[in-house]
Amino acid sequence: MRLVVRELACRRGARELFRGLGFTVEAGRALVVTGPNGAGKSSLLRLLAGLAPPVAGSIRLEGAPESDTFGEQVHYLGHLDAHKLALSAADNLRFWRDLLGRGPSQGSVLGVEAAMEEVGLGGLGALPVAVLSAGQKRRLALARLLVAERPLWILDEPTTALDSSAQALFTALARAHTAKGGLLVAATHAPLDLGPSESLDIGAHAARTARDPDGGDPDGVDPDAAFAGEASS
Ligand SMILES: Nc1ncnc2c1ncn2[C@@H]1O[C@H](COP(=O)(O)OP(=O)(O)OP(=O)(O)O)[C@@H](O)[C@H]1O
Repeated sequence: MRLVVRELACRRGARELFRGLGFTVEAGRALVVTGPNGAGKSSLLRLLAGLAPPVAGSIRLEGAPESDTFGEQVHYLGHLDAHKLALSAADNLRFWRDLLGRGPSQGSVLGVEAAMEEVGLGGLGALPVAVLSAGQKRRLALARLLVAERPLWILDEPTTALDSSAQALFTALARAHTAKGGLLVAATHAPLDLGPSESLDIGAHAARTARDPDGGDPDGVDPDAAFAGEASS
């Protein structure tokens, strides 16, 4: 399976954020999206998650089962955790499991209690989410990734509000996901060591295409030229 993005363009309001954006994320690898505030990282992730249509270009998940829609292949965690504050932590997770899961036959998913233990929230399941700390809410959002199996994780600043142990936990979860053939795209301002990965500086890409009004990256042929570099481990 691989995520293939070609000639993607995005406009928010009157402003074009980027165009001519192309990259590929192979199974077992991560793409780390960086760039200054307002560069368009969240906007790109929303396009990849199918939450907004691109102005131009294509987004394909090659090799995915034809029986599943694109949306059924994706876990998306945005800036906001989208918890129901009045419900308990465990009930929130049950909601997401029921919404995102595809039945009891899923291979490596955890149950609600086990997922909460995994993210360090063991014993807090009965608490309303409203009383959880910011970091605990983020941990609960990460637990969503564990209760339903989806090959493509799209994560917007996943380590926001996480302490150092939770950041390490996130890194381990992300690496385990790619190690078993999953794909991951994460926007971040913090360094993330996600194992086999590429990086994309979306601000630099926009600057290049602004200098070259005919569009595309400087060499004009390599759709993967948006990658700012590669760090494998
Ligand atoms: N609904 C909207 N209408 C108009 N402009 C928008 C809308 N949503 C976002 N924008 C603008 O699009 C630009 C890109 O926003 P985006 O959230 O994608 O940036 P970002 O790179 O994720 O930034 P940050 O690092 O601050 O999270 C910003 O200038 C923002 O103000």
